[in-house]
Amino acid sequence: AGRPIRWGIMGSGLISSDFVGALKALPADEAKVIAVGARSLEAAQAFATSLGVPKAHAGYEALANDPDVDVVYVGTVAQTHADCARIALAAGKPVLVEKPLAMNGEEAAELVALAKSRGLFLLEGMWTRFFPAVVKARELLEAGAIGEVVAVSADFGWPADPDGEHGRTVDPVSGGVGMDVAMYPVAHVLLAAGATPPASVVATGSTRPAAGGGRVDWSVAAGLSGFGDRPALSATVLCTLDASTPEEVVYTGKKGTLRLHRPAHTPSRLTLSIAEGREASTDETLEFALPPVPAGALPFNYPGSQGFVYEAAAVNRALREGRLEAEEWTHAESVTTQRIVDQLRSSVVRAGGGKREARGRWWDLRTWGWRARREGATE
Ligand SMILES: NC(=O)C1=CN([C@@H]2O[C@H](COP(=O)(O)OP(=O)(O)OC[C@H]3O[C@@H](n4cnc5c(N)ncnc54)[C@H](OP(=O)(O)O)[C@@H]3O)[C@@H](O)[C@H]2O)C=CC1
Ligand SMILES: O=C1OC[C@@H](O)[C@H](O)[C@H]1O
Repeated sequence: AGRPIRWGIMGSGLISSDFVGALKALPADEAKVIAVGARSLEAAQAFATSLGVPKAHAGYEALANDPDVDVVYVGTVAQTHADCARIALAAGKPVLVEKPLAMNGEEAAELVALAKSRGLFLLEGMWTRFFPAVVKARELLEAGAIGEVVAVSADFGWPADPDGEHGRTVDPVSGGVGMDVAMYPVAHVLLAAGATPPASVVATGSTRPAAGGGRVDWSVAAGLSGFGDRPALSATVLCTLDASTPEEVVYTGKKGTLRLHRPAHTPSRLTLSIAEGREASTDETLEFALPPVPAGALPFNYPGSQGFVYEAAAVNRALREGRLEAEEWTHAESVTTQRIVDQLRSSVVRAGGGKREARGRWWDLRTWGWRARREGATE
């Protein structure tokens, strides 16, 4: 290992605290959080003090340009992700960016191109892909354990509190279920489908008021098909910020099923079922316990955050090996996922999020566009 890889943290919010806590599980000669940068020095100092981070910087540029920082973690709100990543790349630093990578697929593709042109590592924080249960699921799918995969169903919902600490979910620019969690089930789908974008994405859902006007997508149900060289594959995705969903992923193949159990975004259990006719199967459940919460971590803000250690260790490995992307979650998968999320968001918000469809009068449909612009809402 040599000397530890020194992490710099951009943003002092909830997820940055969880990420720093999880990193404490890595050996001291492997990784160290050396600095934090926040919009205000006071916020950076408070974060540094509470989590034992040696340095605090005022501003994200100062953090990125700290010569002691080897790699930057971006834990800010989504509308700032691409800018923060560009700041890190401009300073010559590899960067791990919380999901979503950018505000849309086009911006994600530009960021990937920028990192490549600078010869710097870039990863979107799709941490689920680094969990041992998902690594095993990939291995089983690739080995043909369930035969040709013909269907995937995946969901993710949690009861966000937009009036409390989850205000970011009703941000008029970056809020909504698409920007918060839809990338997880889509990533589960791509594990079987590959990174070629599907020819067909059909989505519907509901919206709710955004902070300060307009609406954001709040639930989405979608069907995806036409995946490149996998014409037999269809997928369904269901997400909401209104309630906890079963949060399971089921891969159905011609020989059986593979189930990632709840909570599928931080999974520790999967079941392989080999069909025996239509009514029976032979089942085997595999367990991959999450690591313990490290000493010195603050109480986690989001469940399962100790699992960030898998992603962080993978970044360290990639940096030591001089790779520019992680094989567990490639640039192409990030971009395709974000393009699909773009389609989900625009289908739900442009369609009026179910309210208009529920009224269903033809003149509502014809006047929808100008009424929405005038009122900034669908009601
Ligand atoms: N992987 C996962 O499981 C999870 C990932 N996330 C992702 O992490 C990101 C942050 O979420 P979370 O930590 O809950 O959010 P918070 O609201 O707690 O923190 C976000 C941070 O963003 C920074 N920021 C920069 N610009 C702005 C701005 N204009 N308005 C508000 N904040 C700003 C602030 O940092 P400062 O002022 O300190 O510089 C703030 O502390 C999101 O993109 C989300 O998708 C969130 C939860 C779980
Ligand atoms: O990435 C995430 O995963 C867990 C959720 O609770 C959180 O809102 C989301 O951002």
